[in-house]
Amino acid sequence: MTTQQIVLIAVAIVLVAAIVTAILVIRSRRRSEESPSTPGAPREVTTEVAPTPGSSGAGTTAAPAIQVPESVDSRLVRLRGRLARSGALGQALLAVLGRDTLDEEAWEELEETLLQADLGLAPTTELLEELRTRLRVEGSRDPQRVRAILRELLLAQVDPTMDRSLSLDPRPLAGGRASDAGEAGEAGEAMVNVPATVLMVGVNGTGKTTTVGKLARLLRAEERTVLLGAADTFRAAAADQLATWGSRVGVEVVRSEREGADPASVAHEAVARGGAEGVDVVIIDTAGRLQNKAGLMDELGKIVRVSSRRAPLSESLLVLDATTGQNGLRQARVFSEVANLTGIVLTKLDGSAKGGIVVAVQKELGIPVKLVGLGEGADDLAPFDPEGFVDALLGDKAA
Ligand SMILES: Nc1nc2c(ncn2[C@@H]2O[C@H](COP(=O)(O)OP(=O)(O)OP(=O)(O)O)[C@@H](O)[C@H]2O)c(=O)[nH]1
Repeated sequence: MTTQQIVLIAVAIVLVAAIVTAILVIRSRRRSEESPSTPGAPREVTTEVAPTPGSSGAGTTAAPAIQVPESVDSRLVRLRGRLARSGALGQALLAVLGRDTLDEEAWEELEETLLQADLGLAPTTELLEELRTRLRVEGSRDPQRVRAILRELLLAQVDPTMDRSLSLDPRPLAGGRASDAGEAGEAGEAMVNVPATVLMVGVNGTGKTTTVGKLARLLRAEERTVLLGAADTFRAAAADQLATWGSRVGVEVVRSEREGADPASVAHEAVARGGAEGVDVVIIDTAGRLQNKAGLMDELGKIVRVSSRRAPLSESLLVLDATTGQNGLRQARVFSEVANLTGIVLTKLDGSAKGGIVVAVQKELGIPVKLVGLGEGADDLAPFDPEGFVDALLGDKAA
């Protein structure tokens, strides 16, 4: 055997040994990976996502449970109690009217009480004139009778004849067919409907986003399908806030990933997607804006135009904070010029002694209060009920 052959055999032996060793190492590694960990022994790999509060299983972020919103009837009964502070108005009026003599000083006191409750000067004067006449004609100061007259006059001011229903039926596409508006379908197909579209407008902090969330719940309680549009693109938190509201009742939100994006394009996208998905109602939240900022009001005008391109808006609701009093009226006037308002949502009426603003704002704009916010709770929004409201103003025990 030559030296060369001996070297070759040695190299071959080393190679075979190396290959066998490698195979043994790999096998033993695989076995140790495949073997289940001993019960009770610490695991090498922990779950990547920590369970979030409220989630059910370890390692997964559970979707929030879908809640069942409170029915309209039930919330009306529950929320009447929230108007209790408004009852101070009725009690103050009835206390003066219960005096033996009603001199000029007494009538001035009545006037002041009504003005302090934000009823407004013209409605106050009108109501007191009628009250004087009625008391003189009837010639009776029986407390039950006086209360009944006052109730009648206050109710007339609140105006129970106004249509306060929300217009939420699907709208026919303006002058065209599905294909005209880029909807799914071919030319010549039957007309399609556009979802009812509700726009929420108002100055900063009045409760627009909260009201959009509460309204979505109210509509879900009536088993309507809803899509939300986060056209408040200045504040990313507003879209997150909406997403939270929506997720609780299984409602999706159309939003822009870019802060400061064009809110009109978000509104357009929401209406288009609502149409394509066949939802019943699209609700669009807008950023709070001051009525004296021309640029922002122009931007609102564009949102209105874009949202009503396929069909006029079903509802354009001004969200007013009941506690801001007469100042709210000035805002209301300008918004009504830009946004073709169809109704008012009066928020924060819970605990407010300024219930007269309902009358003042309706007279100012000639449009009805349709919804009232009576607390920060998810179901603390109710359709406005004039009779229940006046009973609450008078401190009616049943209210
Ligand atoms: N007490 C009470 N608080 C309310 C009511 N509605 C809204 N709020 C509160 O008002 C505050 C402002 O509400 P938002 O919904 O953020 O107001 P917004 O109008 O969307 O605010 P911007 O987007 O900044 O203009 C929040 O703390 C709400 O909980 C209500 O009816 N009663």
